[in-house]
Amino acid sequence: MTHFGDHQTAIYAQGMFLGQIPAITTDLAGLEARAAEVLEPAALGYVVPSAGGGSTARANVAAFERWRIVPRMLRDHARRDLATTVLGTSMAAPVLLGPVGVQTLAHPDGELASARAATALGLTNVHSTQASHSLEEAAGASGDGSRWYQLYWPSDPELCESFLDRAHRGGYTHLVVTVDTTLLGWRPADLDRGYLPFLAGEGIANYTSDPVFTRRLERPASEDPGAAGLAFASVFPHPGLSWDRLAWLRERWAGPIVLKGIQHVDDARLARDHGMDGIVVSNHGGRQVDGAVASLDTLPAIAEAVGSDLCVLFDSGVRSGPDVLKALALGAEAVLLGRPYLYGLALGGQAGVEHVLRSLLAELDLTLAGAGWSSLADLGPHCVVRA
Ligand SMILES: Cc1cc2nc3c(=O)[nH]c(=O)nc-3n(C[C@H](O)[C@H](O)[C@H](O)COP(=O)(O)O)c2cc1C
Ligand SMILES: O=C(O)C(=O)c1ccccc1
Repeated sequence: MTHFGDHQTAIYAQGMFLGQIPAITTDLAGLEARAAEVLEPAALGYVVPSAGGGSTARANVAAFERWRIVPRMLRDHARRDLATTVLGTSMAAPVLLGPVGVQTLAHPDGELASARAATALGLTNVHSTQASHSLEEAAGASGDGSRWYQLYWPSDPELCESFLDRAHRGGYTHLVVTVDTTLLGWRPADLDRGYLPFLAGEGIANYTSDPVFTRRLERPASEDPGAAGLAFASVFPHPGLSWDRLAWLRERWAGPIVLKGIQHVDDARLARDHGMDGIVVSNHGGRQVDGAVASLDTLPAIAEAVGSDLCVLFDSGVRSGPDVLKALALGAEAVLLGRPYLYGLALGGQAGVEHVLRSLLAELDLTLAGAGWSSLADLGPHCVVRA
């Protein structure tokens, strides 16, 4: 497996310095601006904006500023290794490629490029229900890499069963059930442009490749993508979903189940009490409830309450190596990336995704070393202070 730590960081930084690696940019904070130069307006309008006026998306990033790392000195950190195991899956670093839909908006290779990049680096890709490539195609692209599947639980139970069967047959071992998007949030940028990719037939490959879904269509999706988009729009919303439905899912899926979108301590406890294996503390990158609390601000109390019973993962607002270190120090076992790797995809396909991930992991490694630590196991609340 790829090693991130002492050797890898130095080699990658040296390669960029010598111009052997075409550095798209090493300025991770500047990725969004660079991606904005290459993304089509329609794609840009879908990817970058958040719900409402973007207050939660900004708060997600600002929350990281309020925690500062307190470096320790003269502690041997010559041997470092970022490798970890999350719910039984080995990973070269505590960073997953989070579920992001409609990736062909960023690059024609879409989810295939992300799956390949994840496998090349020994990281785990979470394939979205809302993908532009089907879960079977993405499984092929993953090769011998690990595979997790993100479920948008459709209101049609037969379709849901079909998704689960296909994910299992496709070699996906873990289910990430996104619970914060039973309805799409209020997104003015999408509404003002009058454009939603799925209504144009994009980002619904998992549906149009599904026998249950296609049986309900009058004409093949290739002949009438608009009708397929409308059919999707009728099965996607699921506002009636509630905790008592999880028993059914628990019966139906033998592998680990992770609930994505938890923001309250009591919901974290409910996830545990309903037999879930993990949670992702997340507010969907601020794309759902504008005005919601910054994701990082909810992490310490949730990790404190359930961290010993459940695998606690984190996303929303992670933009750099130091951000990853702060989230781990505050109780996350690993983080999911959203927009940053999508910007890498827009800028350079698979190579762009790999570049963003390698840069972020090199920065994480140097931050770990500079703060005086050698291993992820050393991290905890003692490594940071609230400023
Ligand atoms: C363009 C886009 C599409 C997304 N699609 C999905 C999706 O299909 N399923 C899902 O669970 N989350 C989806 N998310 C949310 C991400 O998984 C993740 O929670 C979020 O991007 C994290 O915030 P960040 O982008 O600020 O890092 C999407 C996010 C973006 C930006
Ligand atoms: O855009 C999103 O954030 C997302 O998760 C989603 C939800 C439904 C359809 C497409 C994407």
